[in-house]
Amino acid sequence: MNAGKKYFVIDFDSTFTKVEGLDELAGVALGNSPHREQVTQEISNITNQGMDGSISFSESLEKRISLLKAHRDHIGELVEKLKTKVSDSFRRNQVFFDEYAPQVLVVSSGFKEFITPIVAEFGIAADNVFANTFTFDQDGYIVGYDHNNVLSKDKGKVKQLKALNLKGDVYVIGDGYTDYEIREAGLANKFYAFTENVNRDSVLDKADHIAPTLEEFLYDNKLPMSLSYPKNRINVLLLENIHSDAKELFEKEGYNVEIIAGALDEAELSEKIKDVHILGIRSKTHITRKVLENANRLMVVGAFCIGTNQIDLEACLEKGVLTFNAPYSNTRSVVELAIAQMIMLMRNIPDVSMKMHQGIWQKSAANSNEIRGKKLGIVGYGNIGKQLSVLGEALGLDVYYYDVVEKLALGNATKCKTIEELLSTTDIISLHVDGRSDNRNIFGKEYFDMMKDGVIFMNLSRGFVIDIEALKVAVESGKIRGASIDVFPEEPKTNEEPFKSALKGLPNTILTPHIGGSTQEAQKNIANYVPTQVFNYINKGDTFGSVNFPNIQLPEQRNAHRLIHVHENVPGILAKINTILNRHEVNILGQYLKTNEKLGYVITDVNKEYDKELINEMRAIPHTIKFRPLY
Ligand SMILES: NC(=O)C1=CN([C@@H]2O[C@H](COP(=O)(O)OP(=O)(O)OC[C@H]3O[C@@H](n4cnc5c(N)ncnc54)[C@H](O)[C@@H]3O)[C@@H](O)[C@H]2O)C=CC1
Ligand SMILES: O=C(O)CCC(=O)C(=O)O
Repeated sequence: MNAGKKYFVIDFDSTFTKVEGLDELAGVALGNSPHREQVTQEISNITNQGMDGSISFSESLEKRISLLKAHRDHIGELVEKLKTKVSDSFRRNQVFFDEYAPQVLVVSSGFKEFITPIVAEFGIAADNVFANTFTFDQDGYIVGYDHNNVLSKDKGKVKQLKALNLKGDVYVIGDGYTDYEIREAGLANKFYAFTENVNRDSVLDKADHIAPTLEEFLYDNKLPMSLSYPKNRINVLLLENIHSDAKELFEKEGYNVEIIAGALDEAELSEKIKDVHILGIRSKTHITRKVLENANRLMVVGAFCIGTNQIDLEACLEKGVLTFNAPYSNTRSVVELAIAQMIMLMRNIPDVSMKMHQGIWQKSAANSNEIRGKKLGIVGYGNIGKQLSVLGEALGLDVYYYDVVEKLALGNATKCKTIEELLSTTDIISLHVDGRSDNRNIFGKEYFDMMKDGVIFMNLSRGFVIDIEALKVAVESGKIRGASIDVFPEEPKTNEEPFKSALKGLPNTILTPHIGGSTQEAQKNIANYVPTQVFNYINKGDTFGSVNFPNIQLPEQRNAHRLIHVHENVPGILAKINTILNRHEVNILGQYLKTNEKLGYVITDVNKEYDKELINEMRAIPHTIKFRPLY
């Protein structure tokens, strides 16, 4: 064999396939036997003892064969079963085997009878399979194995590699101690512990490199692979107590996930963001231009909430960082809290309850009213405002609304032409405007003065919308007879920080710690919604639902490569992309361009493997913000 050549020594059981062949054979052979579970468990335990080095390999093989009551006829069934259990990342990377199968050596302590037909599907010749062989009795039952085969002996893989005397670079990929032994014996350049199916601490400790999937190995060695980047290298940082479903989903996708319970300030986040590809936040983490300066790997910000005012969307755009939010997942929760609060305030419950805690019994109907028939004024008739309108009407409220844009009235709601009209007409006023910067301090003395005396006032939108001092004065004077405030201009970053506000101690005032959307239902919905959006973008280039990128929704292309180009919205970029593709004789199967004011987003599906030069040229197109080959 040639010097300078590369050889890829790959283990079979629990590496090439997700399972151990002998364990599976036991299952097939034992069929419906009442001892099936007990015997397969016993075999599996012995397999593990052999793999982690706690008993010798020959002892493990001997013991397992004696427990197996398998017949030659069972092997066909086993092979069919194993075909469905090839490791996912091996299945994904046929492109590697297409080019390198002659240099792949499957070296296994398993058995050729079931290994050869499985690896043949990947183009690996029988001559490249080094494994044991069974011996059968005259009735076709497996009674043992060929004791002359080096792979049936202790340090069998080492002996096999010595016998092969490979001249070139040797890379070993496997999950077991016996795979590491090849490297220990100096017969391989590197040992990659493969952990897609099993993790063995004794093996991980010894590895030169841990490969959670085959892509990690291929990427590390610059070999052909089906994805442009191994998923296990994608780092996700989730802040602010995001529901655990999100962590699970990201981990299931193969990403690395780090969780931090609270928010981070600018300095902390600027440091932390350096290695992060996907950042999940809620309302308290501010993604500023300064933070983004350090975010050189960042691809996506997922706002696990509705509001995105805490994110500098323009700076994200300039950096090619896509942002998603969860526009509907907590809507209902906010509306339910608003309804509960308006009833509580109409009945003076905050004061009454406080007195009860102090031992004061004050049964009275003074200043206590039903909400039925009262005029509810909704400022901001968006998703929350409209849902509140519907539920409010169902409770007998007479609904009025005001929005800065034209909104269709739901049910019998009355549209107010001006904010003044709404403020001077209604008995209960609830704010549901979005967090645009123009809304800062819009509710101050002037607006409070316009309200009816003894109005109920509620804010579950954004804290900076209100001038807090002016609100305090309005409550103290009795102009506002009850207030509920869920959002504040300054909110603690974590539950450990104290809450400071001029509103503390005001009469008939409910203060809640920004929990309008904090229900199990809403948080679970959000935690499932945002990762799905992220996966659609990372895996398909789909930007549907993004709050800053042009929205494109595309089907996944089979048998094609997808290239993603993000650029400043200047004329002529598409032509430049196509000139490069043309020069490289790459045929375009489909192309989609969408722009917004600032940014152009092009997805191109091509029919040919692209080379590094094409990638470099795409990246070098003037005004390019990001280019990434997807698959
Ligand atoms: N307290 C909490 O835990 C939660 C608070 N929110 C906040 O609630 C607010 C509303 O959410 P959605 O209804 O989902 O948003 P949305 O975007 O569907 O609706 C906002 C509406 O407000 C209107 N608007 C903006 N400025 C206005 C103004 N000055 N006067 C009148 N109308 C104005 C917009 O035209 C839009 O129709 C957002 O600020 C969001 O961040 C959302 C969820 C949970
Ligand atoms: O639950 C949160 O952290 C934020 C809720 C909120 O304000 C939003 O969804 O806009």
